[in-house]
Amino acid sequence: MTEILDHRLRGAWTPEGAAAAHLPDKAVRWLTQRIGPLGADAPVAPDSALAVPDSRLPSGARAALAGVVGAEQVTTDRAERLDRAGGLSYLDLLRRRHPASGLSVPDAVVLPADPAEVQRVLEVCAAHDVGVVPFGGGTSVVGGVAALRGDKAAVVALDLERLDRLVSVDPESRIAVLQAGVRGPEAERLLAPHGFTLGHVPQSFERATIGGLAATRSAGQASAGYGRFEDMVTGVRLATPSGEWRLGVAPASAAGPDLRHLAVGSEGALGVITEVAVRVRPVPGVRRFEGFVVDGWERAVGVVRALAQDGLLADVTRLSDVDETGVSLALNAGWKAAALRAYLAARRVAEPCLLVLGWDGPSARAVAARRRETVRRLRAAGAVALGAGPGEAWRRGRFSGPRQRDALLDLGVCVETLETAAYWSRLPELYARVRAALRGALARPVVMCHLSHAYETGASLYFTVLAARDGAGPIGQWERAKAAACATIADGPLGTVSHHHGVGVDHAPYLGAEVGEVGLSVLAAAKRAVDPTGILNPGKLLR
Ligand SMILES: Cc1cc2nc3c(=O)[nH]c(=O)nc-3n(C[C@H](O)[C@H](O)[C@H](O)COP(=O)(O)OP(=O)(O)OC[C@H]3O[C@@H](n4cnc5c(N)ncnc54)[C@H](O)[C@@H]3O)c2cc1C
Repeated sequence: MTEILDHRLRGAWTPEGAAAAHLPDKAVRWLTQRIGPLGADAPVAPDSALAVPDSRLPSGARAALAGVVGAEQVTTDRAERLDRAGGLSYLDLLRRRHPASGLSVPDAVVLPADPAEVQRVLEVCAAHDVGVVPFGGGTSVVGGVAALRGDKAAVVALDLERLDRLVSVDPESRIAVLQAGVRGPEAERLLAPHGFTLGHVPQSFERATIGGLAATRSAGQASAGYGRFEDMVTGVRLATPSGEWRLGVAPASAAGPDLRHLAVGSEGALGVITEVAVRVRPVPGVRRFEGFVVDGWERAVGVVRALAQDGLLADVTRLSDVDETGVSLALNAGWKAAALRAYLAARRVAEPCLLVLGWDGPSARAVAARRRETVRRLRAAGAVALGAGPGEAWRRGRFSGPRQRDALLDLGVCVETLETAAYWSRLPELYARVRAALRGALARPVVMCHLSHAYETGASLYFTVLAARDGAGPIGQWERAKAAACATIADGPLGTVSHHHGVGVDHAPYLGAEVGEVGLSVLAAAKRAVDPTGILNPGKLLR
């Protein structure tokens, strides 16, 4: 199997998910039964087959950039540019299999060493009318790092990988300042000697950077316990063409609107985040994962809602619907799955929905005390306790998604995810209508869903879709399905067009439905203030 995610500069996914790279024959047979004959397999094209236009970076701009970062840190090398040509959505990956579909390749890659260099790079780019795409881990799944030129003379990828330091730790306040290019595992490695953890674990943890997580309002798998990334951000340092901007002087403030939130979620369109001050917590002494099954999606959602509203959620709380639970059992072809099915049948569970809980705490006793009432509530609601096995299996496989996606892509499967969120009262309608939209747009798809971020007032829904790939028009096939789902979500609007992936290019047409015309003009005015000539991330967030 081809490892298409092993980008030279961005590093491979860790071996933790390697087991998922191989799909057992039984799983492939099951998939064929469900979605029909698999689409034509298009292998990953070698780099030499991909069209890379000549760099349009004017020589004057190149010389000025070299004057800031050093000549060796401004490159127009073909491989380096290709490496930053887009993110990791299904469509991004398809474009590497269908060379004719066209990649957005930056004209150059610029690698500043520190916040001061980032600031000066922006000033040079503004002076030479060159667009700038801030590039963190490149894991965007909404077109956030597509190298769109807009009306600019050229566009460069501003890669933050050299901003890789822990700047300071304030143990008393439990705040750490990290540079924007630090990736998830490195952040944990840097914080560990101080006894702290960030506790932010998205599925893209291995590659996503601190700056990217802040710029997209990321949500990690333990969001119920540690909060979303924006909840952790106490301050930001932002380079903008209008000058440097630092925000965050106190834990809370009534000094006008919270401008930190113009930086957090700005997706590179309002500045380049160079440093982030984050709230950290002591490294937990104990981590415990476990599984339960609840009979029926609606009942299970009701159980999670009650836990959220009564402050009883585990740090990781992840509820799969009947289809996702079924697929997990089908793809986990071992004897344990068969035994589990038999056990659930004996317990008269007709529509099993798997609930995974993960707990962090200073000691086993503290974790036991926290989970006692939650487990009591689950039992009272008829949930079947499955013990540590399913929870641990989920923990072991929690980074395997990208590798499994590669295996499915190799088989000719259309495989993609989309996420949204709504208030509890609208969640059933959102769930039903998005499923119907996806089913209506694709032939014989498997549409599965989980709820992995719950709040007192509502929750997110995360859909995964599998369908036989349309070999003749694979990109259009998914674009139509995604458009149908987004239009459904934006109708009303019923929910948000993105709970944690961001807007990028893909969701920009739906932003107005969510924030209104006034909201769009407020964002546009903010952009004019910090980026008067519009060099920052052309075409993203605001169209
Ligand atoms: C397999 C997979 C699983 C994922 N799972 C999750 C998940 O569980 N939770 C989640 O929230 N997301 C998830 N994502 C989406 C993605 O990882 C997040 O959006 C992440 O926050 C992006 O971080 P990054 O460093 O890779 O940013 P990039 O992809 O490099 O950039 C994302 C956006 O932020 C901008 N940007 C990047 N760095 C900066 C900066 N320093 N200053 C200003 N703008 C910047 C970019 O221009 C772009 O618009 C997943 C993606 C993949 C491929």
